[in-house]
Amino acid sequence: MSETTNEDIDENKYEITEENMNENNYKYNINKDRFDENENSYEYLADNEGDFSKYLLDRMKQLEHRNSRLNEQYNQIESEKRYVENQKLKYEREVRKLQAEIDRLKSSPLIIGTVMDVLDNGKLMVRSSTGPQFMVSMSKYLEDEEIEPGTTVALNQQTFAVVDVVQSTEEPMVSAMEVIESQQVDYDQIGGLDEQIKEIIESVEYPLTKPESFARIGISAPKGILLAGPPGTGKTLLAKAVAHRTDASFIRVVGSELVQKYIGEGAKLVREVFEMARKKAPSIVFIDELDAIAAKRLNDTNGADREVQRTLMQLLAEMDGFDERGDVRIIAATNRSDVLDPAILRPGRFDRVITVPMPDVESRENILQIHTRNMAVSDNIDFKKLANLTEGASGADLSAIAMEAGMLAVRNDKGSVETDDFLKAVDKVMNSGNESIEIQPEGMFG
Ligand SMILES: Nc1ncnc2c1ncn2[C@@H]1O[C@H](COP(=O)(O)OP(=O)(O)OP(=O)(O)O)[C@@H](O)[C@H]1O
Repeated sequence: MSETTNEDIDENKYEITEENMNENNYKYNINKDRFDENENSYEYLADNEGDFSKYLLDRMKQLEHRNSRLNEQYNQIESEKRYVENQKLKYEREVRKLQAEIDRLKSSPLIIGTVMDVLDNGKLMVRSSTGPQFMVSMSKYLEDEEIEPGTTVALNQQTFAVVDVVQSTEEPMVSAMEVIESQQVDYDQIGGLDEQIKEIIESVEYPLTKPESFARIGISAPKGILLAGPPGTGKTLLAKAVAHRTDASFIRVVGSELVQKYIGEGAKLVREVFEMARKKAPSIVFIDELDAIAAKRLNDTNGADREVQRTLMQLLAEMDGFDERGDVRIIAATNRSDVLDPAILRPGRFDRVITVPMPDVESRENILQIHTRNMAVSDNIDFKKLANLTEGASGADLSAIAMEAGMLAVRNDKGSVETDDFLKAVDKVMNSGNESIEIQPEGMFG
């Protein structure tokens, strides 16, 4: 602030010099013989007091004005300072974040593995996603309770020590099997499959919950249950619900993943799935897309077919060596029961086939009601008529319709889901992929 401001220039005119006093029209009387070098002014004489007080008042006003201007400037600079300090903190944070990101990118990748066993000496047996099994130690920053057979973990590339736990996801992206300790699905969340539920209770639930009854009567429960039916009809739901009822661990593997994603590993994975099932018993092994590993054998077998066959042989071997009265149950699902190798359906293997059909009109109504149970739905929705409009829809489609109708209501900020939301949702889901056919609400709903 070394520049001369207007204020400074103005201020000069108040210095008590002859020139200034003249210019400001003050009457003055000064002793021209007494010039004070320090004050840069002549001594003034007492008879000019009136004018001089006026001059002082002006001068005071001027200084007050200047003072308030300087105060304003001070406040402004203070707030600029605070802003700059904030900016500095923000950029420092940003730098730290980028530094951490650089460190992360520079660090070597971790290997994904699955814990096979927790040993008494505190070490772990893990199978890395690249194949081999290792006995390793784990980071002391991990809680013991987090680690158990089946947990997906991240391994250090050099030492293979367990450094992190990978949270399991609904669809297994990093592990071949999905292990869920306790299921939340119950039979009342399954619409229109009463007969199938009854069968599954008899063939899977009772052998797990009342094994003594089977022993007393001297019969053995079916070893494997095959749920056959079109996609999205509730096969997985049935398996999950029975796992919930029996408090069994639910171990899910997907046939196509066994042979496509883990090439060369299929047979070994099957062995490990059953190993895990025994360890976690009571448990239910659910093999989805069984047809991917158990289709009829073709004559000319290429490498991929041989891989599928090895996987299937291992599955059959596991089933054959299985105790029927044990507390591990196997449920498989397929959309293509017509292509299955008959060997898989022989007694002692998947010898009980439960057909899961597409829902009829009554079931569709039931399923829609189940999926809207926890939604705020307007009172006048006619589910029967909605069921009539959804001929050919699977349970998964009906669930999508309920979800879509809910989304529409949210999008339009409504208090509850109304008939027109359902109609639009039906239209969208039923015609997805086709040209949209407008469904007229008139006459459909009263
Ligand atoms: N009968 C049903 N009752 C209630 N909901 C159902 C029913 N069938 C399917 N659904 C809904 O559709 C979703 C998918 O169903 P599910 O995974 O059980 O089908 P799936 O028969 O196993 O299909 P896929 O053969 O494609 O694996 C379920 O999560 C559920 O929301």
